[in-house]
Amino acid sequence: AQAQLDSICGSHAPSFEDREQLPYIEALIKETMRWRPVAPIGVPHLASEDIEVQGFLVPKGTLFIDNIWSQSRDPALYPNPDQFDPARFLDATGCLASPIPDAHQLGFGRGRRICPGRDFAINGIFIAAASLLWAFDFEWAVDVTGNPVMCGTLEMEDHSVLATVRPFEMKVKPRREGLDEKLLELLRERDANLSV
Ligand code: HEM
Repeated sequence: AQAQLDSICGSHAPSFEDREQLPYIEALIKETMRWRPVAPIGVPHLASEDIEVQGFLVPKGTLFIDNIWSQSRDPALYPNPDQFDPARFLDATGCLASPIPDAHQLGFGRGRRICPGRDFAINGIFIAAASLLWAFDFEWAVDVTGNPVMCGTLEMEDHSVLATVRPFEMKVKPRREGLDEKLLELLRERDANLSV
């Protein structure tokens, strides 16, 4: 991801204009949403009246739970599903490939009640992820003996319908000369654009 950011953005912080040329960031986001969906059981729904679904009567009051976790682990769509592998969303030339139906809505539910904030959310994640990876290197924090203090890939916290990784510490290192000044410049530009 950082190699692509460096070759496309160079010394300029990433912007939405760079997005089409940063397919690896898009793939990284899709894979994160697939591998550890924030809302693994979606938002439960209740049948407000008797309905028929695929020939079965579903009585009024039935609770529906959308098993987003299991759908995004279907090995027919996502071979080796427990493996975190952004490249599954890229073709041989590194461009975004979308042979997987509905991959653009991974983690956001489906149908009439699909998350209406999904584009807003993905846009925000895109610019945050691209900017952070462009600006910083991330390493595990170390304990007093210098050993890395890692967070396991299944160390999750349960927040009702949301599942998030438990808090953990990292070492964040600037990877650009004069980063402070570049970031301040960016903030000034954005403030100026907002006040127009
Ligand atoms: C990564 C971020 C987000 C994820 C993973 C997410 C996921 C979801 C999921 C799984 C549902 C349930 C869909 C269903 O019932 O089948 C949902 C519903 C909803 N989301 Fe999001 N969401 C995110 C961000 C947002 C944002 C930023 C907004 C608003 C700006 C938003 C607004 C809503 C609303 C209003 C609903 C209820 C829709 C309805 O019941 O008709 N979400 N979201």
